[in-house]
Amino acid sequence: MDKIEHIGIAVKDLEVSNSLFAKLLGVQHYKTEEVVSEGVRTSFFKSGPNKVELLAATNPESPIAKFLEKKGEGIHHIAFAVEDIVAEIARLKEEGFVVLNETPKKGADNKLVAFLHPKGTNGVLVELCQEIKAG
Ligand SMILES: CC[C@H](C(=O)O)C(=O)SCCNC(=O)CCNC(=O)[C@H](O)C(C)(C)COP(=O)(O)OP(=O)(O)OC[C@H]1O[C@@H](n2cnc3c(N)ncnc32)[C@H](O)[C@@H]1OP(=O)(O)O
Ligand SMILES: [Co+2]
Repeated sequence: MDKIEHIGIAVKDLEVSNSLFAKLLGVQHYKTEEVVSEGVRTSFFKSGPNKVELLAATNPESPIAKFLEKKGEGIHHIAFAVEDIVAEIARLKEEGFVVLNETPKKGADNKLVAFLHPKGTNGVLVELCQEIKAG
């Protein structure tokens, strides 16, 4: 696992939270992106070395919708950058972590992603992110 790639925050209204985080961080979001497969609309902020991902649900089945229902707005996951997501999934499985999708899937912001079940990580949803290299 390399650096923290982003912190994911579940929000009810992406536009409202975009302006709140723009005030907080002193920068505008640099992109919004829908990930249909995850039922989310995301927006990304970069402030210094930090990246924040705001996530709003696009349908009631979305993991974000369920999270908001249960816990309300707040930190949803921590994403770590990894060099080789396939190798990292194998290593983490070996270590006994529950990998929710053993085949990496396309995430937002040009990444391949996988998630670990929070029950096995002290209640923190962990995301692995590998940059999709051009070429
Ligand atoms: C990929 C695009 C983007 C990116 O960065 O590229 C994203 O980050 S998309 C983010 C949204 N997608 C996901 O979160 C996918 C992985 N998540 C899941 O598969 C589910 O949300 C899962 C398995 C974590 C929970 O789903 P489930 O249907 O089991 O929901 P429950 O409410 O029954 O939860 C079971 C249990 O887990 C606790 N829980 C749920 N979500 C979280 C969370 N984000 N952090 C910590 N804990 C969480 C929930 O409270 C339940 O615990 P319990 O003690 O039983 O109440
Ligand atoms: Co994420």
